[in-house]
Amino acid sequence: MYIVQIASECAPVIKAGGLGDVVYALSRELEIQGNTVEIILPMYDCMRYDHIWGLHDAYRDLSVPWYGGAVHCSVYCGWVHGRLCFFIEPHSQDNFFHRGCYYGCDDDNMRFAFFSKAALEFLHRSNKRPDVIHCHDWQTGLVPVMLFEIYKYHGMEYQRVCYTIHNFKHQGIAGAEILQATGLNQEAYYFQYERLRDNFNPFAINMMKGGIIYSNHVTTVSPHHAWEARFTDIGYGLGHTLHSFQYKFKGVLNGIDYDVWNPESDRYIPGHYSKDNLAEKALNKKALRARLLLRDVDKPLICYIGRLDDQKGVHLVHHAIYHSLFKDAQFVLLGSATGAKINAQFQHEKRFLNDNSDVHLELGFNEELSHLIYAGADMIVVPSNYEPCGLTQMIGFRYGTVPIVRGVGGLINTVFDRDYDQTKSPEKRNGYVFYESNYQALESAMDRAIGLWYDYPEEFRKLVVQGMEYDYSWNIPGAEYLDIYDYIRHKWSEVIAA
Ligand SMILES: Nc1ncnc2c1ncn2[C@@H]1O[C@H](COP(=O)(O)OP(=O)(O)O[C@H]2O[C@H](CO)[C@@H](O)[C@H](O)[C@H]2O)[C@@H](O)[C@H]1O
Repeated sequence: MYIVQIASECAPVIKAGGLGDVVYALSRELEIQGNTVEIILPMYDCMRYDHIWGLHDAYRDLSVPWYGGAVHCSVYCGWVHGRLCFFIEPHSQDNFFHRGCYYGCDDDNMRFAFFSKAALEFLHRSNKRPDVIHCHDWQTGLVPVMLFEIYKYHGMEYQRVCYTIHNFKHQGIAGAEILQATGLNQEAYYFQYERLRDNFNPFAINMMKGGIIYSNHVTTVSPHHAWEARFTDIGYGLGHTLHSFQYKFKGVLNGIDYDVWNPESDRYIPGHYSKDNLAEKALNKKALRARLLLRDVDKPLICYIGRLDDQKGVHLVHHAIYHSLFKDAQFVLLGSATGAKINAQFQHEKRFLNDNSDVHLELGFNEELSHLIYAGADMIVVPSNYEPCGLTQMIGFRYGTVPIVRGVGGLINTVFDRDYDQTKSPEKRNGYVFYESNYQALESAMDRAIGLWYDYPEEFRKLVVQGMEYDYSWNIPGAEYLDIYDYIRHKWSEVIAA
């Protein structure tokens, strides 16, 4: 099968969070399972060019219709750790992707509406006719809309779309100008409730809603989150839409790339180990402490790795730092704040804790350091308010780092409490789970984990191994996506918005 992924991130060349991991790793798995995959991305000025091999011109004069005129683009092509990627660079005064950041600009809606249009125009002009286009999150929600409403009439009537939602919070809610810019026009038509009109703001269109309605199949990134999105406020207003289209919506649990995240061969860690021989994990703990100037003492080391965003339960992340110190554990945080307020709060905390040799806060994005932390820590906390899937607990399992998580979204599908889980036998349990979003709940889970580490080290080691025995690779989810692609190619020929 020939699959094209259209996305705003692909690790490690463009990675702000988990979306980048998924786009890369799913593509790799689909190729391993015998398919051809290409990835279309924006050409950001700040992406990691050192991860692209053989970058060259692929299509010089791509003219993308825009606001009744056209924007001239160049398309480059190169390999990102074996994946064939196309990068679209527009040449216009808007400088859409020359902003020194991936997201966070006032005109993000316009930037990614343009990218979606340019990606389709590129497929159309270069005569690429994938069997399936797989697009991701609000940034590419207009891809199926434009495919069905415009490009279908230009020789792209056989392409099918799978649309994956990684985060319902950001939906691309925009004004009518997006319709004019992209050439969709016809305000009265698109502002119908059955089409793009936002479910709560009658004067806005919602790109994610468009993605849901016009795609042949919609997924989110874990079965439990699929349920939450439909039946709780975690759908951020799209619950009714998902409910109406439930026959084409499901949750597919993400995996992680077992090649990138492999403690037996990871080039960013000094000690290589496996579940059968854990000895060298201690070397990584030592190296991590040395690198971050922490005391080398007999204490458990707890970490947090992730975006610092309301989604991630920052008040609990903050509390976890102080509770670890109180319980005689060390703490390492690696986080990039998505807002100025949270950034200022953690900068303050970092200064306050600067002289404490049991804690280190690293604010910013650092892929290499993240590997050493996963390998060196004993436990990882994931106290999210909501978590569509969560990759950090899965990477934790892979590196023998026991997760302490809040029981929401994909965390429920992957972490099974050592003491209380009713669904798994004791030898299949792998971490600690708490449910309420308050300090007491977090503390009770952390206390159980830290207590086991101190009082029953052999039991703790068993728990580590039980986590490492789980298979959270892309093997199974990759096959599940192939089933979906197969289904929409062969058994499904109409888009519902027809
Ligand atoms: N400061 C930093 N330095 C280095 N590396 C960092 C980092 N901050 C985060 N990372 C890395 O980025 C990834 C984050 O994974 P998450 O599951 O937390 O994704 P995120 O919430 O961004 O995305 C959304 O999409 C993913 C994928 O579908 C879902 O799992 C998730 O629930 C959903 O919120 C991990 O690989 C982590 O190691």
